[in-house]
Amino acid sequence: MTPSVDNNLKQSYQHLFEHLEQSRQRVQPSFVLQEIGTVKSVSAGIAIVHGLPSAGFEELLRFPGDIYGIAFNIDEQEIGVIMLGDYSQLNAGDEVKRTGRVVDIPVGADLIGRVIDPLSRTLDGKGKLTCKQRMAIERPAPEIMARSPVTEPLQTGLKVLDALIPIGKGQRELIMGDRQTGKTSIAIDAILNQKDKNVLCVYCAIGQKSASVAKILATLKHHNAFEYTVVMVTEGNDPPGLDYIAPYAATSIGEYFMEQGKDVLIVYDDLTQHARSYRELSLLLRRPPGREAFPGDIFYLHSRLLERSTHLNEAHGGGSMTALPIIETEEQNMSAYIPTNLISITDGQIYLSPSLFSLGILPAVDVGKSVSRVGGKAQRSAYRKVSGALKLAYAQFEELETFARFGARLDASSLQSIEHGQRIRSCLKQAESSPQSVAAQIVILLALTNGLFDSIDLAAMDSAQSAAIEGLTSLPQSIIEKLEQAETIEEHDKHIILDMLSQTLKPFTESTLRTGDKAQFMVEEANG
Ligand SMILES: Nc1ncnc2c1ncn2[C@@H]1O[C@H](COP(=O)(O)OP(=O)(O)OP(=O)(O)O)[C@@H](O)[C@H]1O
Repeated sequence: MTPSVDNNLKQSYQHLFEHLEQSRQRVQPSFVLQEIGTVKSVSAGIAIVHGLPSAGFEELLRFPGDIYGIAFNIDEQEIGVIMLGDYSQLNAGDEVKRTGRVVDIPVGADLIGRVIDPLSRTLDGKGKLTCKQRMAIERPAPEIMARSPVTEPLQTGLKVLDALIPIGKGQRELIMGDRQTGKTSIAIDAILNQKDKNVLCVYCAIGQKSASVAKILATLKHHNAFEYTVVMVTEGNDPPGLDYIAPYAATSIGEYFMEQGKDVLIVYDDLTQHARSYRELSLLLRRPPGREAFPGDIFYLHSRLLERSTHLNEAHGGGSMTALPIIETEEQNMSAYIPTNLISITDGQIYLSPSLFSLGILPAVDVGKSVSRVGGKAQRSAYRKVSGALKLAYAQFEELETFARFGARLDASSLQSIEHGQRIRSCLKQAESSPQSVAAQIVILLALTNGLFDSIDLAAMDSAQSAAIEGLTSLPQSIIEKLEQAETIEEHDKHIILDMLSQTLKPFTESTLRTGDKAQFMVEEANG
């Protein structure tokens, strides 16, 4: 080997050694202590894990294949984990790691118009979420001193609710009824009515059939409600753990907007399914069952959820979150365990009657069994003026109607009450997905309480109402604006409105039968 080649080789070796020495100095080896648990068993929605002694309550644990679970039962020997993903691929002996965090969800304006699941996976095929901020799904409810009384109405667009069972912003109003009585439709109508009203909506479907969810999404899309709505979905075939976290995750999304001073409407559809999923998980985790096999903390499950909906005071931004939880009753049993719990947690209930539904009186709201405990204070004065008389007349009518079914001959004033009641019922009927503006509602209610519909045939009531609403456009703009605000209507304006209504309704007025005769005829007809 020549001396020059030898030198070159020497230099190369020197470079290599220097480089290795620099690299060695850069690397500072240290030990990272990591707890690794092992799966002991996996059953329906639950995994039992060994060997994570420091895991905290409700900590998120990671399983192979990026499947997550919540540490729910912590004891010295093992952890009971609620699975949030497809656990069918897991085996006994698989590794489980801690994440050091609880379940959280991305929040931000990007969520508006999106359909996601509680783990923030998008279901609408519109790509990933780009929200930067994340919020834990379980958060403490706002403190008492941060809250304000309910003072603003939340218009649902349904006459029967806005006039008789008003809901205020920040209120929790339960919607309850048997299967297929129109519970979801009421909540969806309330969402549709928030268009251009500066209210953000969150619709949370818990363990629902995919076909029902698809129908709801199509309705929201058709009415452009996605412009201001976030939808969270868990379907019937999702693990019960996902059902369990869904309403909490949806509430965190609502809370994000509420804390920014916005008004939010959140619908939980439905909490019966939520309670059932929680019961399933609790029984699998061998927690002691109580009444109807629900675990002891079932009341706390829903109270800690619904306490998060409130009206914040100005110092906290003045935002609000109005909750419409839905609950399914069985055989019209309002006093079952979960319904009574929710009745006591919420500020009122809208009860939907299957018998009204079968008679085609829709929305099938049973006014006698429904109540709004705080919404009355927030109701606009134009509604308040008519609602008292309306409620009384309707209650009298329902009583007399039952009486009349037995074939009793009634006196003229009772027949008059029945006639009037039938007109009230007809006016409170409303088709699905057709919320009405405040002005339209007030005009109808004014005509009703002033007896202008009483001489119109029941069969012509729908056309008469449409004509009355069309007649609105002939009123002076200043009156229309006042009607939209639903503030007190002065006598002078009231005369103008009633004049317009009398003119518009004249063609529908029927004079062939005297009022009393007509009612008696109808009662007899109903009796067959
Ligand atoms: N105001 C209405 N006018 C006409 N149809 C209505 C009205 N409200 C509800 N419906 C119809 O009644 C049916 C049941 O309504 P909906 O799905 O809202 O009931 P639900 O009580 O939520 O049912 P489920 O128990 O399955 O959750 C639907 O077919 C719906 O289209």
